[in-house]
Amino acid sequence: MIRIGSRGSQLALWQSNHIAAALRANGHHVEIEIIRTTGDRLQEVTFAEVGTKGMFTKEIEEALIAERIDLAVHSLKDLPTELAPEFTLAALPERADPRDAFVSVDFHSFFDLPAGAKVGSSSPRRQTQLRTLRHDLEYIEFRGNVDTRLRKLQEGQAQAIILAASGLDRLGRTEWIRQRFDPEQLCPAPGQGALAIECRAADAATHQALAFLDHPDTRFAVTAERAALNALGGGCQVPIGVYCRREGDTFRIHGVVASNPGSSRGGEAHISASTTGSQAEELGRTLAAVLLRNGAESILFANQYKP
Ligand SMILES: NCc1[nH]cc(CCC(=O)O)c1CC(=O)O
Repeated sequence: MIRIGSRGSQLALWQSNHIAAALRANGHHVEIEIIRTTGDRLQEVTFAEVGTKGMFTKEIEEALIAERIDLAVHSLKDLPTELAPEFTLAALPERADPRDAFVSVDFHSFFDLPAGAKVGSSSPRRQTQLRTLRHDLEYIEFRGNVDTRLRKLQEGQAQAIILAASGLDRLGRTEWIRQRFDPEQLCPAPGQGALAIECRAADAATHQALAFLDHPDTRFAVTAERAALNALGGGCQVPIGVYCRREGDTFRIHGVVASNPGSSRGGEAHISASTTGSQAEELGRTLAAVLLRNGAESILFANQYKP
């Protein structure tokens, strides 16, 4: 029996059920236990601007340590860059679409929006990068789970919203997507579109049961992205986009540190694809150094994010 601990949100349950199905297809018995986290509780009251790092993972990690559950499935981009040594990311399955999606009832693409249109997003990474492309739009806070945001869009609270394509695809809401942004235009969050399966570092049996789900190219790319974020001192409220992908024999990574109003510093780096994990971290750190050299430091300090 393998026990999965899951948050109760629609997306978390979809992700846990997805991994449960893969394990069952390999002959395992699997149960899912729903765990309420501090982050879930805070979101119900008022959205926590001042969320602590790991507020969506603390109770789940406590359940892992207490051996009430054996693994947890996370959206990688919501995980802190550093895990405590008791835990490990036993599998990083093949990444889904990493891009951000433009969602609108009336408009086909971001560049079709009329001046003054309201664009809903509560992500500084998305808001600041989009403002660089279109400073004539009004960017407004937009919160809630995917279906809440789609409802608010339909009610006319905004003319468009920006969400991760992977979340919409997973929840069967693909038909809402009008456009997927080129990562060169709107750089995704580190790890966006990837799932991460966390388990106890000492639990060899679960580790082995999960091994078939690990996807080496995905592991390389997201390890590089998270190393860059870590080197820039990032948490989820820092306006940093980083995206790494394989192109033939090369892994290419690019990133952006954006600021309001609409200035940003970008950079890129690459490395040969005949690689090991430590090279992925090196690639990420190289990108961070390029970004800092290109002027990202002043943006990070202006926002009081200390690299
Ligand atoms: N921060 C919320 C969150 N965490 C993971 C996803 C989508 C799925 C993913 O990135 O893997 C989302 C929604 C969104 O950003 O639109």
